Amino acid sequence: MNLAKKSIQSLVISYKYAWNISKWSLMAVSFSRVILGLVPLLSIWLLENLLDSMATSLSGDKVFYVAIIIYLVAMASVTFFSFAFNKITEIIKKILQYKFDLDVKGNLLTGAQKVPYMEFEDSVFQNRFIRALTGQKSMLNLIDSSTSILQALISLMSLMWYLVNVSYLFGILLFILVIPLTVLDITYGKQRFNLSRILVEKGREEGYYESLLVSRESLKELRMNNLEPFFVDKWKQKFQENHKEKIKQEIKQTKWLVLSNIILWGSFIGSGSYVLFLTVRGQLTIGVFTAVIQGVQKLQGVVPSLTNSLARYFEYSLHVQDYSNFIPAYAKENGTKSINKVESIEARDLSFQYRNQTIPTIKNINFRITPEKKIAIIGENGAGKTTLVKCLAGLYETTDMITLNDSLDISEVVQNQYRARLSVLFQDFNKYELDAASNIASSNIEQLSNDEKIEKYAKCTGIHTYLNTLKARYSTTLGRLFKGGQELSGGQWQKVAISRALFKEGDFIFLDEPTSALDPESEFKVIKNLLKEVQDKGVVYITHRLNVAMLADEIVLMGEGEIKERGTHEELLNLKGSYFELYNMQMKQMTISRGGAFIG
Ligand SMILES: Nc1ncnc2c1ncn2[C@@H]1O[C@H](COP(=O)(O)OP(=O)(O)OP(=O)(O)O)[C@@H](O)[C@H]1O
Repeated sequence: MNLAKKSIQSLVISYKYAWNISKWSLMAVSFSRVILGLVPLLSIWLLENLLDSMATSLSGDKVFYVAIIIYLVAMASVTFFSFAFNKITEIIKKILQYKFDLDVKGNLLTGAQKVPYMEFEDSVFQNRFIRALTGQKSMLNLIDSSTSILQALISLMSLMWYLVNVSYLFGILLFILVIPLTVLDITYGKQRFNLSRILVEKGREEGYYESLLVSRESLKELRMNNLEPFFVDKWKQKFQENHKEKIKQEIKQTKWLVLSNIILWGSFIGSGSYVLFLTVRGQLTIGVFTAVIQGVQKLQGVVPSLTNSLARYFEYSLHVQDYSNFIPAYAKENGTKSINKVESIEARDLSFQYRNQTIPTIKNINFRITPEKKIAIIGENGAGKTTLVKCLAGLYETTDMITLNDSLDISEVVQNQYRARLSVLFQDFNKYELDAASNIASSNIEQLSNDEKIEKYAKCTGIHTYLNTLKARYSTTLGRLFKGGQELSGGQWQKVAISRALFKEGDFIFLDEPTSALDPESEFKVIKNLLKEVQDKGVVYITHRLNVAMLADEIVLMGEGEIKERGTHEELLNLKGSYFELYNMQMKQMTISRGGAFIG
């Protein structure tokens, strides 16, 4: 599709949006632009009449006081009203901008909920997302540039009408001015757009280094390893790369702008000499002479403003395309089949490969979970345990490989409903800088004020005892970001997160290394309590500690993306395979570290 067609499409999208958001603001901006477009003609016409009245008064016996005063007042009024119109337009634009940001950005963020989670792990998607967020601003900019074009066109046409009435040669002048400037500005507009696309990625890298240097989570490790200078250098390098490109382009653009201004300068000298010649020959009055000089001067401002607005118009229309294509390109249709209770989840020959990987991360997984069944997944780092849980939780695309309730394919069901029936705790769970009660209840916000239930699950993980000692108990803000916040230890945060997963009371519970930060005794107690508490639910938990895995009905040992061994603790020991070796190794370590005691 060519640029002009694309730009019209973008313009229609933007105007429709603006019309729905605030039609009065849109009409007010357009109206004031039309009025402002007529100001240059009105000014030079008033000037011509003022000077001619003066000249007639000076050369004759009668002084036209009334006419002179009217023209003077009218000129001052034009200046005042154009100032007022400009200011009012600016305010209306600010109001529109606020409404746009709220509505359009809100729609983008809401639309992003339809984008599969998998896309958010992709850097190409991340770049496009950021570009779409800036594209959202471009909608109003596009409207602004289109109304500026309207204003400049009205000024240009009306001034030209006046000048061509004086001499048709001014028509040729216009042609010489407008064509090269328009081509130059549009070319640079396109280049600016392309550069902005490239800079988004570099900007993200720059932002990443900056965030490492300012976030308290990352700073402590940086400081301990004296890494701050290293990352400051990396940030500087990206910052410079980013800004050098921008400056290079500015310089290139300025060179052409200087050239175009030389053309403008030449045109002014040429037309000035020409009207002087006509005036000396008595063909023009002093009023017309001055008005023409003023008119050409105004034209010199109007032409670049028109060509610049045209270039911006095309540039913004490309950004709007980026924005408006973004959600449709990534959004996925939700399933339509209702699921109000999950009774079984079954993986059949489940394989999954990340986009940037060359081989599947998990393969040929056959796995069935039903309520009441407790499964522990163990295995070396990178074996694919987390990936398996994410697939079962519906975060990755696994059409035809996972069946729910023995009859529904996972892709067919309404995703929100499925997710609502699962309680999931990830390794990198969120630590909300909210009060303790909200931290626990945020898995089911409808029950945010169910204090009894909050306390029940806090007791289950043992965090209740600690929260009870705090001054404001469950109302204490956790974390250190806000004033009065109470920071927790890693293990305490984990207990809060487990309480949150339990609070949801989903049909199935997935826990990815839920107790990795707890001391062995607490870990054993928490998992034992948890399994007792959720006897009627299906539970899958990932762990590296075998005494905790042993609490499950079935232990699944994963390696290289596959299930290597599975069964009860005794069955696996009898196999005398990898589990047997792992068990003996951990037993030996525990015996040494705990003087022979084994918790369990
Ligand atoms: N988002 C991702 N994109 C690409 N590859 C990924 C992604 N997440 C994980 N992987 C890769 O998939 C493999 C399995 O990772 P996974 O997190 O499932 O392992 P795990 O068994 O849970 O490991 P651990 O015990 O260390 O948590 C790893 O090689 C990892 O690099």
